Amino acid sequence: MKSLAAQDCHQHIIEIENVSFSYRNQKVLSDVNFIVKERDFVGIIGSNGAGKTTLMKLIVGLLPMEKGNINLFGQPIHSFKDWERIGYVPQKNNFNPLFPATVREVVLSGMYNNKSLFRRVSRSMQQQCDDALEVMRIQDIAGKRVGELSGGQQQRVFLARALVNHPDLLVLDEPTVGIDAETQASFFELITHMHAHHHMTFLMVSHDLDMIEGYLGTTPVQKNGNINLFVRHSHDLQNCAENNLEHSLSIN
Ligand SMILES: Nc1ncnc2c1ncn2[C@@H]1O[C@H](COP(=O)(O)OP(=O)(O)OP(=O)(O)O)[C@@H](O)[C@H]1O
Repeated sequence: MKSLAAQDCHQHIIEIENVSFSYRNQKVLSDVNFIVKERDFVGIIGSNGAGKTTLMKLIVGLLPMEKGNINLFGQPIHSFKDWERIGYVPQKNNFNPLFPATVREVVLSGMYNNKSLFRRVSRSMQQQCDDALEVMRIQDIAGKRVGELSGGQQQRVFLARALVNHPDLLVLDEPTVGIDAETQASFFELITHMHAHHHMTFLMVSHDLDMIEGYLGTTPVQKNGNINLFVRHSHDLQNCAENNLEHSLSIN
């Protein structure tokens, strides 16, 4: 049986300590601090140019650390290797309508890493891809070119790509920008449903204060410069004792 420490439902998934970042001479982030715990849903709201995307890019390793520390799943980011544990949906992916990749190819590309890049796509990878397509209800358009899809369908494709490795942490950067209100609402419903029913942690930048406040409450738990953090804690869904019991039942 796993030790209780390993089953603690309040494990720190992301630790941001005194993180600062500048582009050339422009300081964008200044001493940002916060912690995201296992199964938390953290919403980030901030004014344009506050540095939200920059912060997400630092967390997913797309920008080099300049000052401060980021730990992911308890490991310093510079030595972190388990990137498949993190799914990332970047801010609005604008596809040229002639972009040749199909939905299936884009979703499968979420599984490529240094090891698998030059290997054939295995049957289990195909199965994982099929599962992600099904979860996002886009199996019917698997053969279509992504450039031909609507904004809402494209966002589903990118979410499927982020989910294909069954990540423990999903980082979403304004996933609903540029799509209509109805699709935005159903997308948000899907995300919150996943939060309630799957063992995943969410970090989401959004411009939609109503949706964030509706799920995460009206009071930001923390302010870092112009970046406001709203949180629904894991223990609102499940306490540690229940979680440990569930784990011990499932891994015995
Ligand atoms: N690659 C870059 N090179 C130089 N400056 C950049 C770069 N990316 C972003 N910036 C600048 O850094 C600041 C923060 O940008 P960032 O995209 O992180 O903000 P944001 O909070 O996500 O904004 P928005 O809500 O408009 O998406 C902005 O002033 C932006 O112009």
